[in-house]
Amino acid sequence: MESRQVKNEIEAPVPRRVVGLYSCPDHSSSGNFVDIAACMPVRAPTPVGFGDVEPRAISKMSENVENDGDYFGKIVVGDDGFVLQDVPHLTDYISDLSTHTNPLQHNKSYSSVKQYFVDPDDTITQNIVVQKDGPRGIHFRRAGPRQQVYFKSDEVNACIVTCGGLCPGLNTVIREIVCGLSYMYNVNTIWGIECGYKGFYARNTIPLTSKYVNDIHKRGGTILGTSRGGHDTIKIVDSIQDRKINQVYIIGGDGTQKGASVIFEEIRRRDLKVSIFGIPKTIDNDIPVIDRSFGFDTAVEEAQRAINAAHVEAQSGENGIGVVKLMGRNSGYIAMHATLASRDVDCCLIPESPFYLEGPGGLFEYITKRLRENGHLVIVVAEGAGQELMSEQSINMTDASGNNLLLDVGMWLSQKIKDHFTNIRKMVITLKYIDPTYMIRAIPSNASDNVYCTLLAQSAVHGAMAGYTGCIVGPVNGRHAYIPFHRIIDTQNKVVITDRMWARLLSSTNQPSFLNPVKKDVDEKKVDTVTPRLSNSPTFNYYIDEDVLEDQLLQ
Ligand SMILES: Nc1ncnc2c1ncn2[C@@H]1O[C@H](COP(=O)(O)OP(=O)(O)O)[C@@H](O)[C@H]1O
Ligand SMILES: O=P(O)(O)OC[C@H]1O[C@](O)(COP(=O)(O)O)[C@@H](O)[C@@H]1O
Ligand SMILES: [Mg+2]
Repeated sequence: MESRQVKNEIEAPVPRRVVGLYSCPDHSSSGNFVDIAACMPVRAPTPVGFGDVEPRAISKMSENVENDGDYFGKIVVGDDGFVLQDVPHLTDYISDLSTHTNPLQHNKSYSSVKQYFVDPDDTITQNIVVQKDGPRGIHFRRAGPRQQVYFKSDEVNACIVTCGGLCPGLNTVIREIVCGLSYMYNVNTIWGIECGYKGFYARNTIPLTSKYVNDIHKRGGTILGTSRGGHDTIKIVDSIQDRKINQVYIIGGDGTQKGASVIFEEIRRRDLKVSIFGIPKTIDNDIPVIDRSFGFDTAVEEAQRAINAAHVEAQSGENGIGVVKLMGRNSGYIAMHATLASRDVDCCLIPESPFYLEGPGGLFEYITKRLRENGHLVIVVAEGAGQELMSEQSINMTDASGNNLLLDVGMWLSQKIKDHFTNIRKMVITLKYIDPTYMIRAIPSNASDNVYCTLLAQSAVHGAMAGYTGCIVGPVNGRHAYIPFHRIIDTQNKVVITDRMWARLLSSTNQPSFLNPVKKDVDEKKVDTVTPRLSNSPTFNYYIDEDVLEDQLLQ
């Protein structure tokens, strides 16, 4: 297939406004670039053509925004408040790259699809609700196959790595990247990096073929292994360079994508023709911008089994109370959705909504009311909830990636409820505590997540083949988009307790909002009476300080 170069085919028109934090009032034009500030170096020229495709407004308007060598993305401003937060492209820093006709054109499964290739002008809007006279707002580049690709099939030397905690669907994403590269782009050189980021420099690689990955989506976990910590940018990029890898698919959560972002920076600094693509993974659904993360749906579904069990136990016991802990370090999405789905839950506690135990409007008052009305109740608690109540001195312990280790709120809460009702109120209660967290995380993805994982993997493969880099892929309002790293690593997606969804939950459970504590329930001097074990530390024992507990009971 004849290749053609797309070097500066079309001069960008006049420089336009640049929006965002990095704008400079005194920007000057430099070829196809707008030099945002005098201090910001301008690198190689940006080609604005798209092979045989007629270049359109978006490609003409792309502007690189840099500061002291750090890459902040390409921002394009159009009419009526249109803003495109574009993603990097290999041609941003490498000139003279050849393009090739996308092999999908000759693929018997795909060639019959009308308008199979994504129009280079297509963007996905971030805000789907707009007002008649409002600005068009932020957009992202639409994901999908391009007519021209920047890699020949036999030139591709791809690798896949999985990092961070487990999540249902990891194996499906691995499978579909391998099959996507192989079936759609005839790529046969794909490597698995073992054991997360450290595997780049501390482990051997595994050759991945469509045959090898054929059944892996039926298994939980990740066939590649995963780890926390061990991110060493220089060693990782040295390994990529030494192994002549030119497409890197990085499956992981917020920490992983921060790591991917610095890998991309280093790749770019070395002017390597290597496409870095992130596939967002988080069971907690804490990655912003995208609609939801893979595995979340599976987790919510699996959580129903634990909630059902808790409900059965609670219904059958005298003053039965079921407590279920679900994952959610900083974001209570699994707990919120599992509660809404179940309808058997009487109270859902999440990190975003601080709660208190004693006094009017507190949890104990609500439990008393529900036991009186209904004879039983179910509480769902996200693992990150109530951390501030449990210990007056912060534990200041982190995992190898730097994530704060959490105290076990489920154990603590169960003990507090038992203490209050059995010892203080002298009531008979039957409390069962269920912690299904790792069981939920370990299962394979459900049908809907499997389809979603397939789309994510294929969108990443199309993007890398088309030369895009330095970004993640994910659905934004139902359509898959390429989103620059910086948009997803600076913030976390959290439940907004002033939104309608949380109000729906409050209305379905009828639980207190805990917004106006009349009396602070936890006496600061006594918060340590029950010291819960660290969730992630098997050696830390749960104990009750008998003397302090006795003092408390005598009051
Ligand atoms: N700020 C960071 N910069 C570079 N690498 C990071 C950063 N945060 C985490 N990582 C690396 O990303 C990997 C996974 O991070 P972690 O927080 O454990 O999981 P997740 O990606 O699921 O959030 C680890 O190998 C860790 O070293
Ligand atoms: O015990 P581990 O492996 O550190 O994982 C615990 C954490 O992993 C998660 O499931 C997901 O976290 P990440 O997405 O950051 O990996 C959290 O909900 C939980 O706190
Ligand atoms: Mg994380």
